[in-house]
Amino acid sequence: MSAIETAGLTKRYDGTPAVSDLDLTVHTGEVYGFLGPNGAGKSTTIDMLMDYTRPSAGQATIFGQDVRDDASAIHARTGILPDRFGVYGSLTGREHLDYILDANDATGDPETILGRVGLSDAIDQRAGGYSKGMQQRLGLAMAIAGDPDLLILDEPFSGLDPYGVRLVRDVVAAERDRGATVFFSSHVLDQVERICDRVGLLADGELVAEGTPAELRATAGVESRLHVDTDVDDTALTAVRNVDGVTYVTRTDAGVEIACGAESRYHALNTLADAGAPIRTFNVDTGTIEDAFVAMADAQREATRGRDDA
Ligand SMILES: Nc1ncnc2c1ncn2[C@@H]1O[C@H](COP(=O)(O)OP(=O)(O)OP(=O)(O)O)[C@@H](O)[C@H]1O
Repeated sequence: MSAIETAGLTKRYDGTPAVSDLDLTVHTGEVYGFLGPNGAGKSTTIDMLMDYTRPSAGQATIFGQDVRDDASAIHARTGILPDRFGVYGSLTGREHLDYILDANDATGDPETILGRVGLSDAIDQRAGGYSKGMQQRLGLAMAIAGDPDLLILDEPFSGLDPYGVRLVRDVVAAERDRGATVFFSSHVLDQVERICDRVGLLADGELVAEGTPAELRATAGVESRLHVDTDVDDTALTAVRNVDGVTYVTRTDAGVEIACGAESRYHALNTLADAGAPIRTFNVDTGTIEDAFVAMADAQREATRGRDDA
């Protein structure tokens, strides 16, 4: 059974679509990154999944249960870090954990849970005095309290320094290893690439691509660059330019840079060697998911503009 399934999920505000006809499947046990630029509709989707707002059309299920009809049963299995998470300023970190464990009728040790998000030293301080990053980490601690089956995290990396980012990443990995499903929204692409099994890219309320980070790079036509430490003459340069799948070749200080897909890489290297270029070392610079993200979001904006103009 899927952890999350949506069919035609749509939300319109005053007739303007915030989320359009969203068909999404998140498999049980995976880490799914829900990406999109500002205003793409990520929080609106999460709000519909959590029944904080009602869809204009379509439906969604979590672990097979309808998000509207079975909201409380779903909430009992789900840890949520909401958008704009706010602390109770007068309560300590420990008291936040006591509260959430009690509210969810769950068991857990506040000290252990807060230790996982790096808040051991601040456990008995009032959360109103926490920095923004500490408050965010407290929100994450509340989400994981009680070992929920599903974590829904809205922008878990926002406001975090590199130390906080690392902690969140480690927590997400540990939760997945425990068997939880993790669904999180983000535009911190570097993190997404590192921890997601699959990624969905939302732009203007529409899911424009879905797949593993590698698949997304390929779909967007993001090429890898092959940097070869060698000596090339014009013959070798011409030979490698003629290799199928090679789109661009240029000389560099160390030798040559070649743009091509993964499937052409070894053919390009062999061609250089056959043309007498000594291959001393080489490295591959794969296009980032950020490149894919920007390319697809731009394409979607163009498509939306085209529809609006028509
Ligand atoms: N309550 C509301 N009333 C009217 N419009 C809304 C409301 N909530 C969201 N929207 C609009 O819906 C669209 C999607 O917003 P949403 O907050 O879901 O995007 P997001 O992807 O989460 O963005 P961000 O990354 O900036 O948080 C935006 O155009 C936003 O202005």
